[in-house]
Amino acid sequence: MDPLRLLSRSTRLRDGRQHAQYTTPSSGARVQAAQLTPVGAAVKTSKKRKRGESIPTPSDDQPRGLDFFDTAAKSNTRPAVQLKQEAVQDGENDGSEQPGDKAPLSASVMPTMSDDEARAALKQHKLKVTLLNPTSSQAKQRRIGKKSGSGSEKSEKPALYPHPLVSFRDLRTRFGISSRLAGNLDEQGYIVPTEVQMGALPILLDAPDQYLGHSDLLSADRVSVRTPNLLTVAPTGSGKTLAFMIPLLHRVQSRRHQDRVPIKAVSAIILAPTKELVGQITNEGRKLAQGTGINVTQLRKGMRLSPTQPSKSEAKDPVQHNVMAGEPTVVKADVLVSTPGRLQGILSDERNSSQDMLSSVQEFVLDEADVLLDPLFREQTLGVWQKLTNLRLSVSLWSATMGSNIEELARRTIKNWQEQVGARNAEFVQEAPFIRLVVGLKDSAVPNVEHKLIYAATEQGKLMGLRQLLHPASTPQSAAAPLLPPFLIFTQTIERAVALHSELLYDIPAEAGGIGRIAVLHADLTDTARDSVMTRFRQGEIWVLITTDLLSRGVDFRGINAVVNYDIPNSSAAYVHRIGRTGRAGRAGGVAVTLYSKEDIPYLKHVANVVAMAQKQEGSSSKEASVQPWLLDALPKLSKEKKQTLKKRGIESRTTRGKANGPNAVRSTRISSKAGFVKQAQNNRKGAILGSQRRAQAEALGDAGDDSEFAGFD
Ligand SMILES: Nc1ncnc2c1ncn2[C@@H]1O[C@H](COP(=O)(O)OP(=O)(O)OP(=O)(O)O)[C@@H](O)[C@H]1O
Repeated sequence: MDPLRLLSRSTRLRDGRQHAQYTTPSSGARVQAAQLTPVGAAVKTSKKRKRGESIPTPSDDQPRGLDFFDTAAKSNTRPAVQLKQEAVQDGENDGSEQPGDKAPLSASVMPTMSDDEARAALKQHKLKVTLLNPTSSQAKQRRIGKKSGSGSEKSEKPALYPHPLVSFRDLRTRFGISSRLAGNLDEQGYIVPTEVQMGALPILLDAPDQYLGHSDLLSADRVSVRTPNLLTVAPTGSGKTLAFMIPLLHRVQSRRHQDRVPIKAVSAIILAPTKELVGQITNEGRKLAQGTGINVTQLRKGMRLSPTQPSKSEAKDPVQHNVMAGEPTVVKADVLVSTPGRLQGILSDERNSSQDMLSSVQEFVLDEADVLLDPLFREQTLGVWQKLTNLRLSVSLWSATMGSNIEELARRTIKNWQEQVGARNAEFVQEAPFIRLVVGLKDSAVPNVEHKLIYAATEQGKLMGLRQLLHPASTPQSAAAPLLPPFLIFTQTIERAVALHSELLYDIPAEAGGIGRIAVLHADLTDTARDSVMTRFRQGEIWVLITTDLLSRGVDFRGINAVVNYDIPNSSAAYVHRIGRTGRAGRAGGVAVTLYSKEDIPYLKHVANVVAMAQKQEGSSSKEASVQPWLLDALPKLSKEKKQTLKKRGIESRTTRGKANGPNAVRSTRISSKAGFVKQAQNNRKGAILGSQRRAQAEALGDAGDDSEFAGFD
């Protein structure tokens, strides 16, 4: 098997080989993912199930690794979800029916689940659903229901129990998604929903009274036609993209059919923090939307939303604009995917006309929402949000980590938005439910990754440690046992990524592909160069990719075997996301190595805490654990201010500002394996050459007289 083929996101899951790779996090398989021998037959066969054969429950049918917590495997019991109905036959359809039409009952029988079973299923899969904006009467009812003394803010937020989705086939029967959309899902090889999909899809697709199900929550003011706003926190690689993409496409398609006129305006917007992630989401959307007529577009440089008015810069200098950039492309998109900066830039440029273009937007998705609402992107994200004026707008926020401050900011923004839009419109704007879905343990690392913290003492030691990881000659028993490519290496800054790249450039022997196997990706590269590196990495040409936090979020390379933190991440959330590039979709065998030097020790605790938590979740014995309790106790606790500075700037001595503070910092943070005296000799030689060039130049100009100004030593 060529493990590198798995890198391609477009690799189909259908042939079952990927499914065979999903092993349980609790299986204890501590081999590199690429070493796993695929076992078992394809999960999906083209054979139709016979009438009378029972529909498989998630535990029968589900590739094990998709259960990120795998409680079923641990307890060896059948899950509580027992579907009561008979087989659901594939509703073969010519695509003539409309989205929203349920599949005919003769062809498929809707599986049902009692409320108790739904609760048990949610519990089993560690899905916690909470209503974040209960009406005052609901909150009061909850308080009365609680014992006195427990009436804290938290307990006022009622838990909800939507009926989870146990098979993608139910999407047709239960929610009436179009046969084309269902067919595309099937074509991609998606059969069993992951936990986040199980929980989020019913919330976003069901009628609100279904998930606000129990009577104490169903009051007249809550029964709303509006889709809820949803905040989802689910592990990295757990399939959040599909969880927001399916309902989004379904609703866009339904609206198109209902209106019976082709909508030329944008219908939904997805924001993500990096160009790479935007490209990936667009790609996923397009694959799912194939044949539905829905246009999913990535917003690029030189595009504009409105066809009429010229932008400010064009109006100023139309001739130059046309010569330099040609006519800007007018976006014809139903679903627009963009970074907040790019969209906000266009919106402020086309101030008047863009307003109309966005008036039909009813879905606003923030992927990696905690970053999008972080000060770095906040202004741009909120700027876009404020431009959306459709009364039926529903917002969904997704990430593997979500601070309580971000949740609060989202809650306030939604409330303010509703008030503002309500004030502008004579029509009554009904407050939509704001629901939080948490999958598993909030803000924790995926449990199926092996974590290693390796002490390397100095910068030189780190480089040596990394070389040990690169070269198969090192002893497999050591902590720094070699890693199987492909893998990612994260550094704190672009400068350090570039330096590390040039240091390692010749480390891969020519017979193995040489310098072409190692590459660097950062924000200072051109868009074309970034695209090219991404493609080559996905195709398996590049084995080792050195990068900054640019790639730490959302990007899905399917076969990554390891992640190396050459520099310690700035926060525990950054650690969770970086190492989440491996162990995706429940894949076992991923390794996360963090190299730390003396300088990193004061900042290690946040990483050690996440690792300790992941190990606890996974149930490692203290002998196996890479973070021992004594280490946790010994590491210094970071003050709040230091935490904030670290989050903002990273370790100061590695930044340009830190280096300006003194030559010592420069020396101790330089990424180079050359000895000091070699570097000095090289510098002297460089200086001498430069000096002689200058002298020669001055002589040639004939102005090398004694009265020339002193220009300092070379
Ligand atoms: N139901 C499913 N069955 C099998 N594979 C799935 C399923 N859903 C998603 N995947 C696969 O899981 C991988 C991770 O999905 P995705 O990128 O959506 O994760 P994510 O939760 O957004 O991760 P991150 O938090 O890192 O952004 C993808 O390769 C995707 O194809």
